[in-house]
Amino acid sequence: MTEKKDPLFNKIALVGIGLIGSSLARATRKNGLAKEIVACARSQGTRDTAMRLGLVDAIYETPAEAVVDADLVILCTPVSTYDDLACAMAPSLKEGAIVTDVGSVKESVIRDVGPHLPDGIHFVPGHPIAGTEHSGPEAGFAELFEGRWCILTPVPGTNSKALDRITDYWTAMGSMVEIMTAHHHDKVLAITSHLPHLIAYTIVGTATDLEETQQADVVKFSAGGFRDFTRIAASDPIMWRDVFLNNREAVLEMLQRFSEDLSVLQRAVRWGEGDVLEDRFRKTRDIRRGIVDAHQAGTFDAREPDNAQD
Ligand SMILES: NC(=O)c1ccc[n+]([C@@H]2O[C@H](COP(=O)([O-])OP(=O)(O)OC[C@H]3O[C@@H](n4cnc5c(N)ncnc54)[C@H](O)[C@@H]3O)[C@@H](O)[C@H]2O)c1
Ligand SMILES: O=C(O)C(=O)C[C@]1(C(=O)O)C=C[C@@H](O)C=C1
Repeated sequence: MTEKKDPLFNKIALVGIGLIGSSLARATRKNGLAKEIVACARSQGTRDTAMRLGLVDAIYETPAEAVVDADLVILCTPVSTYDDLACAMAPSLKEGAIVTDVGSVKESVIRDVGPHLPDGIHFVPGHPIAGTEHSGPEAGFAELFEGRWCILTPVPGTNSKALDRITDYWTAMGSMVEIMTAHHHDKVLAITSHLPHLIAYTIVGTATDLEETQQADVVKFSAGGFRDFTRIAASDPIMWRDVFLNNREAVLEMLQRFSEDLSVLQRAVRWGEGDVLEDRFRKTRDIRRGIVDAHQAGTFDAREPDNAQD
């Protein structure tokens, strides 16, 4: 008989129950990580959906109601909302509670949340590198975090026991945890996640601005590379608006470097410099192969359809 472990937390409160919040609810439940899971959502429709799907034990309209007696509070809304939400829930937090988040940027989150939290509350900023282009409580799934990285960005003075408990929480949901500074996180994610989304939003926009006759063919023949861009460009507009508003410096820096590299390729195309093009394409193919090898060695994501071909 397998030994049943005690849950890591008595009560987890999810502030926001969209894709990531509902995936956390499902993964927490599946892995038996909390005795009680509650959430808050502004609209009655979302609260009804969360209860109908059995995501939580109780759901409230406001964060202040949801966080009462919670020993773990997780912010799961777009990052521009964090300032107001942290302010609203702060007076209701239980002494000793841990507050964490899943926001896609980290320096602004530390700036916006930290100052609202009273003494005796432990803040551990976090970011699961896992998601999809879908939003809302119905889009989540319990396996979202399995085999994926979760980055934690503690600040000087972060309580080490709280950091360990959050590490245990993500590990129990199947994630691998890495710790880094918020500054480093924001630079790395600017190139690996934020810029790719900006490029996808741009290319899909450019294609749909073409004259009508060309537009029809764009839709008709969008089976290959363009289709992959349309998936990314379908990601939540509010979430991504907030990412770009809150990681401005790092995104602009990476965009500058990207534009310079693009100019090199533009020049190579214009002047027929085949060796420049071939050299670049060989290098990037090696990078892709390296990434796939690394994933196959440990963190390979079988859900990525194109991995099957590698
Ligand atoms: N989608 C991804 O791929 C992904 C991956 C990792 C991290 N994240 C981060 O997770 C967070 C949530 O993203 P998501 O994909 O779950 O988005 P989502 O749109 O699916 O869910 C967000 C939820 O927050 C609610 N909300 C918005 N403003 C609110 C407010 N002021 N008060 C209360 N609730 C509010 C929305 O109604 C929605 O239910 C974001 O900070 C995002 O940066 C997203
Ligand atoms: O797979 C996707 O659809 C994603 O865009 C997930 C993705 C990413 O860029 O990797 C998006 C935003 C996050 O903050 C983390 C993960």
